[in-house]
Amino acid sequence: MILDDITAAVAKRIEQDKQRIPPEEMKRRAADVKEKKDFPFERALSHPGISFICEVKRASPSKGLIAAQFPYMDIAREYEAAGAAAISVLTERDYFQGSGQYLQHIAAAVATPVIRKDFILDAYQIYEARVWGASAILLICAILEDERLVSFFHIADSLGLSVLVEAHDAGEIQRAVRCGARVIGVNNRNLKNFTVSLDTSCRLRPLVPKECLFVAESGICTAADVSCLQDNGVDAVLIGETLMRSPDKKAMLHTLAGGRHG
Ligand SMILES: O=C(O)c1ccccc1NCC(=O)[C@H](O)[C@H](O)COP(=O)(O)O
Repeated sequence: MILDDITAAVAKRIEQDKQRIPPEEMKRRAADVKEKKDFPFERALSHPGISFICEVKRASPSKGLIAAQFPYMDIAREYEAAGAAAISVLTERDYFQGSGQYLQHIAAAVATPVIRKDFILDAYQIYEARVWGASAILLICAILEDERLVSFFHIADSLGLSVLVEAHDAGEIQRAVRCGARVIGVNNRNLKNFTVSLDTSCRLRPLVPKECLFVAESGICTAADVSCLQDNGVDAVLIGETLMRSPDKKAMLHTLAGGRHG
C-alpha cells in the first residue's frame, strides 16, 4: 500500500534530520519557542458556519505534479486574503515535494494558523513543527498504533499544538475519540485505490461526538460538495488540489463557499 512506501521514505528522512539536529537539541528549541500556546487552529475552526482549511500542495502520489509553478508564499497570502480559517502545508519531501522551509516561511508571514501536513512517525517531527511555527499537526490513525497515537497527542498538546486526528473508518474514529482528539478528520480518499467519496465523511460524521470538530478531507471540488458536507454536520473542509489548480484562488474559495466568502 502507498502508506507503507511513504512511511518508509519518511522514516529514512527522520534519521537523516536527526544527524543534522539531534533530538535533544530539537526538543530544547521547541521549548524555547515564545509564541502563545493557545490553540489558534481549533479556535479558528470553531467559528459559526463551515470553515476552510486551504492546502499548499505541490504534488501528490495520486496526481503527480499538481503545481509546476509553485510560488508558495503568494499562495499562502492569497489563502489568507480569501478568508481561509487555516492553511495546511505539506512538508513530506519524497511523495508530495513538500518542505519544512515552506511551512517555516509561511507561518512567519501570515497570521492564519498553519497545520503541518505530514506523516508523523516520531516525536521529533512534533518538536520540529513547533520550532517551524506550526499551530497544529496531523496524526494519522492508520500509521500509528494506540500507544504512539496517545503519546504523540499529549506531546503536541503540551506544546500548544492542536492535533487533527485522521481516520478512514469507524474503528479509527473510535481510536481517535479514545486518544482525546478534539479535532477529527475523515479522509475521503481510499489509500488503496485513490478513489474519493464524500459519502465517507457523511457516513462517519454521526460517530464523532458533537463536542469534537469534524473535518472532511480530500476530493472536495464544488460548492455543491461543500454545501452537502455542511448539511451533514461537517465543521470544516480541507481542500488541496481544487485550489492549487485554480489560477484565482480567492475567486475559487468564494465559489466553493457558495458566494459567502472573501
Ligand atoms: O493526495 C494524495 O494523493 C494522498 C495520497 C496518499 C496519502 C495522502 C494523500 N493526500 C493527503 C491529503 O490528505 C490531501 O492532500 C488533502 O486532504 C487534500 O486533498 P485534495 O483536496 O484531494 O487535494
